Amino acid sequence: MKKTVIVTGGTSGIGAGVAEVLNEAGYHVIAATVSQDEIDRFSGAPEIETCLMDVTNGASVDALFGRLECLAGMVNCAGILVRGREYDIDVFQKVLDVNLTGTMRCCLAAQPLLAKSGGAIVNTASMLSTFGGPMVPAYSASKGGVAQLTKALAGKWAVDGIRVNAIAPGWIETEMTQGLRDAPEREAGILGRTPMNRWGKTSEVGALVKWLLSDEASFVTGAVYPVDGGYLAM
Ligand SMILES: NC(=O)c1ccc[n+]([C@@H]2O[C@H](COP(=O)([O-])OP(=O)(O)OC[C@H]3O[C@@H](n4cnc5c(N)ncnc54)[C@H](O)[C@@H]3O)[C@@H](O)[C@H]2O)c1
Ligand SMILES: O=C(O)C(=O)C[C@H](O)[C@H](O)CO
Repeated sequence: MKKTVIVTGGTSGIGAGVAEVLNEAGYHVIAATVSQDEIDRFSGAPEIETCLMDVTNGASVDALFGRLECLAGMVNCAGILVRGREYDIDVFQKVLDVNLTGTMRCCLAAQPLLAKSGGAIVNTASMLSTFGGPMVPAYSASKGGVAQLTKALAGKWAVDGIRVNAIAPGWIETEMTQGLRDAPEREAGILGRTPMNRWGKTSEVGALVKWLLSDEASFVTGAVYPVDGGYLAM
C-alpha cells in the first residue's frame, strides 16, 4: 500500500512541484489548497488527490485529518506574501495566520497520525527566515517563526519518532516571485547575488523534501536546509 503524504499549497508553485516529485516516488499525495480555482486548473499527475482546506480554519483542517487512518508525511507549503502592504496590521496578522499559525495547526493535526507511523514533517521556511525583507515584514517574521517552530517541534516530538525539518528555498520560479521577474532591477539584484545565477525550479525543492521524508534522513531532525543556488552563503 502507498504511503500517504499531505502537501499544503500542493496545487501551485513549490507545493505542486513537491507533490509531483513525491507522487513519482510512489507516495499517495493529497494536495491541499484554499483555492477551488487552483484545483480546477491543476494539471499535475492524475494520481495526485486534490482537496480544499484552509490552514487558518481549524474545522477545515480537522475535516481532512479526521478522515485519515495513516499518514507518513506532512509537508507545509501553504504560504502568502503581500509585498509592500505588510505594514498594515490586519495584513500583518493575516500573513502570520497563514504562514506561521497555519503551519503549527497542521503540525498539531498531523502529530497523532505521524506518531503511529514514525512519519516526518517538512515545513517551508525561506531565505527571509535569516535576513529581513523590508518590503515584507510579516512574511519575514513568519518565516523566522517557521524556522524556530521547526526546531521546537523537533525537540518535543523526537520521543514519538517524528522528525521535523524545514526547507529554506531561495529564489524559486513561481507565481509568488513573478513580480520580481517582472522588475528588471529586482531580478538583476537577485541573480547577481545568487552564485548559480538562475532561478530555482520547484522540482529541485521537491528533491530535497523527498530526501527529508525518506529513511535516508533517519538521523536528521530540527534542521533548516537551504535550497538556494548558494544565495545564503554569500
Ligand atoms: N517562490 C519562492 O521563491 C519561495 C522562496 C522561499 C519560500 N517560499 C515559500 O514556499 C511556499 C510556496 O510558495 P510558492 O512560491 O509556491 O507560492 P504560490 O503562491 O504559488 O503557492 C502558495 C500556495 O499556498 C496556498 N495557500 C495560501 N493560503 C492558504 C490557506 N489559508 N490555506 C491553504 N492553502 C493556502 C495557495 O492556495 C497556494 O497553493 C510558501 O510557504 C512560500 O512562502 C517560496
Ligand atoms: O522578498 C520578496 O518579495 C519575496 O518574494 C520573497 C521570496 O519569495 C522568498 O521567500 C525568498 O526566499
